[in-house]
Amino acid sequence: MVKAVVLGAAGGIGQPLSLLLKLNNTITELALYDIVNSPGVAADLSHINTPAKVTGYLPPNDGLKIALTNAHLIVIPAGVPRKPGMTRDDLFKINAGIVRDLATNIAKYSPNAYVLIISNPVNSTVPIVVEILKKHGVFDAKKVFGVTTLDVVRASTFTSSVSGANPQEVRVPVVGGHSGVTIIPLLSQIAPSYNFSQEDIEALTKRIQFGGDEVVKAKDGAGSATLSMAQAGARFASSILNATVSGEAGIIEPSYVHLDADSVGGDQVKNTVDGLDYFSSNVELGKNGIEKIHPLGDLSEYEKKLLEAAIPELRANINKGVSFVAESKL
Ligand SMILES: NC(=O)c1ccc[n+]([C@@H]2O[C@H](COP(=O)([O-])OP(=O)(O)OC[C@H]3O[C@@H](n4cnc5c(N)ncnc54)[C@H](O)[C@@H]3O)[C@@H](O)[C@H]2O)c1
Ligand SMILES: O=C(O)C[C@H](O)C(=O)O
Repeated sequence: MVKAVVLGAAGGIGQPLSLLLKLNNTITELALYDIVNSPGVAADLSHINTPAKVTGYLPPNDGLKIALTNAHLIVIPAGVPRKPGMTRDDLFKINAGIVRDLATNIAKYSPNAYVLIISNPVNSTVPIVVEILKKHGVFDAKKVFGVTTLDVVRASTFTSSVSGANPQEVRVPVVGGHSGVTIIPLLSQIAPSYNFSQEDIEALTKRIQFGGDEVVKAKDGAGSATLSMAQAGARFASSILNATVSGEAGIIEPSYVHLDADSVGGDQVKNTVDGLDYFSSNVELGKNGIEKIHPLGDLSEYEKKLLEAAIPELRANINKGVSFVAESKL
């Protein structure tokens, strides 16, 4: 049995993400949880003729507990999205508590699951989940992931519009965090390799760092990226399933993870990022989750400056998440 759970399944991301997960034949059970409308979404998706049995849950009658029990993989897009003029950090006030409470239930009812966090601000919500799992004594650094795949997807698309490459074949490591200047595209490491002019590098970097704002502005108050995020989230979930269920070796995806897993190479990245406990880097997946956190590799002078600018903001975002849990009455 391979059970996948979506927390926040009735939302702008949750619905298309649940659809894409329903189309993933590795999943045999898909549990959809939200505080509203999840039974309707589940009934709708359940008519699709793929293997996953779909169930929907609301808070009453132990809905969250039942949804989470025996989960292999949990994806969390629960929480409010940005409106024009807001930063992701502005979402902390509401989303931190939502993510903390969901993580508490994960610790109780599905402590062995792979947890994929989409809810913003990712730079802080991932530390919140980790701190909660630690408090319950069930934290496994190989199993908790901040989903930054949308930055990687955008990097492939935006660079291809300049290079003329096929965007589906382009890979750009995007490291750091998931907000503005903490998003660091390593264009010097693009594959297949391409020599962008410095002017193009600066314009592309800015566009990748602030790609989310383009969508927030275009949606004009109706939220942020949902469809591209659903695709990115389903791609990352599928990579986790291919590695942990199907046993495929050598899958590498950037993800925002805890770096203290010395056994998986986190220390090497930690040393290059001034001791931060969390950072997104190329993560190699294996049958138990993170197999190895790859070092950042050679950075150009420009990328070194981007890294320098990202570190203080990331540190503040991480500390905010950690303090929030420390100060929460649990
Ligand atoms: N990581 C990324 O790259 C990325 C990309 C896009 C959006 N996001 C973030 O994802 C989050 C969701 O965005 P959206 O557009 O789907 O928002 P949305 O408002 O459309 O959907 C959020 C859903 O969460 C549900 N929800 C709220 N509290 C809940 C709780 N306690 N338990 C379960 N469900 C709960 C709501 O009912 C709603 O259905 C936002 O925080 C947004 O910033 C992250
Ligand atoms: O921009 C946002 O607030 C949503 C998301 O983080 C994104 O990058 O699209």
